[in-house]
Amino acid sequence: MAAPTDFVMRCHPGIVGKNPSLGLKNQVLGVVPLIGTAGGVPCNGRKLESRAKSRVEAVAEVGVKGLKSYEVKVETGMDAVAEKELREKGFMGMRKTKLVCTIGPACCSLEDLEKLAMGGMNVARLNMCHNTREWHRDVIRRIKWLNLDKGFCVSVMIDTEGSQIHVVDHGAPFSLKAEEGSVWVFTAQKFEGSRPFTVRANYEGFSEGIMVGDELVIDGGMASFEVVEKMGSDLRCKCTDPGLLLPRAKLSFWRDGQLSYHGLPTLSAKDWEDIDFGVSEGVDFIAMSFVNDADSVKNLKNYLSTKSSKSIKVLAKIETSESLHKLKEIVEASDGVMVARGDLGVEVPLEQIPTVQEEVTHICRELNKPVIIASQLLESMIEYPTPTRAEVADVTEAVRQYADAMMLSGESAIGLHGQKALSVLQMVSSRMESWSRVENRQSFLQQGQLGVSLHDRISEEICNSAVKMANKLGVDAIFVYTKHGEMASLLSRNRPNPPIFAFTNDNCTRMALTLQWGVIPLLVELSDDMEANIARTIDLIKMQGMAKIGDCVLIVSDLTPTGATPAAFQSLMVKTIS
Ligand SMILES: Nc1ncnc2c1ncn2[C@@H]1O[C@H](COP(=O)(O)OP(=O)(O)O)[C@@H](O)[C@H]1O
Ligand SMILES: C=C(OP(=O)(O)O)C(=O)O
Ligand SMILES: [K+]
Ligand SMILES: [Mg+2]
Repeated sequence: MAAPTDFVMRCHPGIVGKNPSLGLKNQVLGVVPLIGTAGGVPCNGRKLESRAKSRVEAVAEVGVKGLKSYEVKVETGMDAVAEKELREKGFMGMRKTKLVCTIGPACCSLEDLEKLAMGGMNVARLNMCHNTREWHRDVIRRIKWLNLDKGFCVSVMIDTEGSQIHVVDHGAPFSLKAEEGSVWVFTAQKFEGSRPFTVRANYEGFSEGIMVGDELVIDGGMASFEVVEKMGSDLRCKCTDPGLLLPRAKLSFWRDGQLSYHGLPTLSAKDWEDIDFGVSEGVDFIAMSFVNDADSVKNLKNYLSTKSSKSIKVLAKIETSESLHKLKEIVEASDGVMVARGDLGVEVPLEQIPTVQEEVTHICRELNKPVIIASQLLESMIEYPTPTRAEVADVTEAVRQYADAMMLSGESAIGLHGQKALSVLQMVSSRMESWSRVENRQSFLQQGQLGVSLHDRISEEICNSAVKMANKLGVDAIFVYTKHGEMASLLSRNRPNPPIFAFTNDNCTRMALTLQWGVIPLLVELSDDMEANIARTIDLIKMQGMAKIGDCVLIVSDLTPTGATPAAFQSLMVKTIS
């Protein structure tokens, strides 16, 4: 992994390897900040934590005090939170729907991040629209540190700002009321002090092509104006539908029921800098805002491969009306999708959002790409300690649709009850998932074939059959051994009743699988000897008291011994733990 300059010490494998508590072979997990003094790292007795502590001491021993970060090597099995859940609830009680939390000022301390991780956060999202890169860097490093120190498996996603016309200054720190008939000037020019009824937009060309009589809609309907005069590039607008102007309110222009296209690029110069920042900090996902077509996604993916960061997954955010005409090709081009209902509601009528959500979720499942449902799931909890009944129904619906993940935005970033909001997602998803199983509402999608090559088609058929078998036999868990996560995701696509334990020796695969429905990724050493892999991993689970004699697991593998032909080594078997 590319490491930030200046502060990095690469821990020599020889030095780490000499420590007796470090296990067989160590995996590079990444660069994490050194917090506090080396000896003072808390350790609550978990094996992994004591290992991490030994590592920190090993680093200290070679005299790197004062450095802010170092590279750590560790082999880990299951993450601490999945392990706890398995102990408490058993295989079938494990939550399948993944949870994403937006990190903001209300939850960015080490303590708060730890609480979110303990509460089930699978992915931490950093919205690059807000705050400084230094702030984001600190948060990323805290998360990586917690993963190492506490044995969590929380992935990091950055979310690009993208180009969109929005308010940068309307003369007040909070919201302003626009009264019916009041006249406002919208401008892109900077001005000193405050001018009443004047709103500054972020983009100089915001009024290009706009004509007198066009409608200006604020935040998808918070307030509306009619353009009454063009004064150079400024617009004089009369409020026709009174409402609120928030500090970063989004502006959209309409004529004859059609949105006027502003032609801004999907990725701005700032976005490219943020992407480079994400690459250098070793993030796991980049969520791309305002994707309009597949080419922009392909472009970013190509860029990442030139930077040797192919393992960073690119998620396309569906939030423009244009993208809705090209859904399949966008989904196909990306590694996953976010239904970004916030901005989507600015560009399409609100009543269309539920059907768009269902359609996108369905396409993603068909094409086997993870999908996140985002925005306003528990909006009222930004202020209130309980959700509305309608919000609970919305969350339930996302789980019923078998979305891979649900996301908190302001609820965690600035809300008063972020942890509680996360526990609401947790409880509602567990309840709906178990209801779906008990009622046997499991519907097998009429899935089209994905693979083209014989090898891929065999993998796909093995996974389809494996899930049918697992459900019919009522096995406790599915174990899959996988290098790139392909088989794990093909199993997940069938939404099986038991959890999928995905054993991989590639940390990037492990971090990418955090977003996939029902998959618990584990980082382990894997050899060419499949029997040995199975024996070792069953022992690992058994030794930690997480499985007992008589538990039944269905085993799937796509590991190919070095130098062998792939297709010959795909396998499926059922094993009772003895
Ligand atoms: N890193 C951050 N720093 C400060 N505030 C943030 C940060 N991330 C999110 N927020 C706040 O949380 C709110 C909700 O987050 P989000 O939905 O991601 O952004 P937006 O409202 O811009 O779409 C934002 O409007 C912003 O006020
Ligand atoms: C998730 C979204 O994007 P952002 O919060 O970046 O506007 C959205 O619009 O719903
Ligand atoms: K964003
Ligand atoms: Mg958005």
